[in-house]
Amino acid sequence: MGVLKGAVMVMADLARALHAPAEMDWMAVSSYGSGTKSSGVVRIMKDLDKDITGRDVLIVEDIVDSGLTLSWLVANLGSRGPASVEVCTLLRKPAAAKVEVDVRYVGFEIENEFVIGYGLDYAEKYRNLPFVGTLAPHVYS
Ligand SMILES: O=P(O)(O)OC[C@H]1O[C@H](OP(=O)(O)OP(=O)(O)O)[C@H](O)[C@@H]1O
Ligand code: HPA
Repeated sequence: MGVLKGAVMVMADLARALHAPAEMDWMAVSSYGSGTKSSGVVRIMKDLDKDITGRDVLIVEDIVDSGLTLSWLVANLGSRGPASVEVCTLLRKPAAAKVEVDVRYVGFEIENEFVIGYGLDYAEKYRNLPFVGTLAPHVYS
């Protein structure tokens, strides 16, 4: 299951490398709006189309930052009666964690900086960059 929009690239890469039988579904949740800090309030913009009762669910995320989105999501999906819920993420910021969440598969652990590109946005910009980078600070002199 992918969490739009940031996870689109990760999901596409994963799908190409995955040879076990799997079904994919998409859920869009948002807690960042146009800023660089989680509001802490997670909104479902699009729910799953499929019933996950009795299914083994793998949540595919682009980034785990404060962990607030994921901890909410794991609880939300867990309440729907799946056989299991595991998480995989391309990026994780251990120093930014506000809540601890079990993440089974982590691509890269990164510094506590706001990153963009490869599906990740700042105010909906930069998702199309073919790499992950940091926002350059403005320098006033
Ligand atoms: O660990 P957290 O601090 O909760 O942050 C992680 C979440 O933030 C991003 O989503 P965002 O709300 O920016 O929505 P987006 O996918 O539309 O970019 C990202 O895709 C994760 O779902
Ligand atoms: O560092 C980040 N970049 C983009 N989106 C995000 N959502 C949580 N953390 C980030």
